[in-house]
Amino acid sequence: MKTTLSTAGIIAVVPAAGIGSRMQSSCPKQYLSIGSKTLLEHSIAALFQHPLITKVIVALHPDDDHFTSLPIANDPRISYVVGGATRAESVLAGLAAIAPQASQWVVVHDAARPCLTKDDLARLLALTTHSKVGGLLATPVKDTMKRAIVGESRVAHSVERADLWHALTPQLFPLELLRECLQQALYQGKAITDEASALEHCGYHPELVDGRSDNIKVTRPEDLALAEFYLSQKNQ
Ligand SMILES: Nc1ccn([C@@H]2O[C@H](COP(=O)(O)OP(=O)(O)OP(=O)(O)O)[C@@H](O)[C@H]2O)c(=O)n1
Ligand SMILES: C[C@](O)(CO)[C@H](O)COP(=O)(O)O
Repeated sequence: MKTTLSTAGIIAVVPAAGIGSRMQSSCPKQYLSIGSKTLLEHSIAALFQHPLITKVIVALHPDDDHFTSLPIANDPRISYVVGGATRAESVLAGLAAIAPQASQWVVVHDAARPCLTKDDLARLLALTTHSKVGGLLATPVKDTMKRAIVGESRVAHSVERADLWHALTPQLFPLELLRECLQQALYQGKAITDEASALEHCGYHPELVDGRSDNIKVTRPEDLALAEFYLSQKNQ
């Protein structure tokens, strides 16, 4: 049956149970601030830009002692669960908090991607009108890509960059399909770093939705100032 754009609302899961080791910061990177808000708050606010996103479930680290002191902890649209040892387990924990019929579709968005625009989100959500598999925001690779010799800092070979994309978030999938594919990938010990990989592991081909390259994931120290600049441009 053709899926129409849900009017019932779409639930988002925000995996925020990481420790941000590559950021080398004093606190988990999702709690670093740009202006008056943390990266987590910016990333959640970016989701609520679209009226179809009605609820956000945040997956927190078991030892998280930041979230409950944030204003968003009192937002009735936002709830939290305890995440897992991997991103995939954290996302599954978030999905476990969604009743099977509560939403046909689910969006997953990194807590450290604060620069998501409303237009990119809207184009991703438009997949619900025609796709049965869902998809992800992605941006075409712009640089020449190199594969290193394993364990060395020397080039093994260049990677053909035609048809090569950077996967971004949010990623949008049918709720039960994502749940099943994540469970299967985890059961089979498949190491996955995004939700689309779980569907690919199960033989599906998620749609690539061309997104802005300034929808960066704050990962390394130099990324924070860049995200601050992009947010300043977005809010102009
Ligand atoms: N067990 C985990 C690991 C990661 N994440 C979340 O997945 C998102 C993307 O992961 P990444 O950028 O790698 O964050 P960290 O794992 O915190 O960073 P690092 O790899 O540098 O430690 C982040 O919002 C992170 O909080 C999660 O919810 N649960
Ligand atoms: C989901 C993601 O942001 C897509 O590029 C990326 O895979 C997250 O990887 P991380 O190592 O968990 O940051």
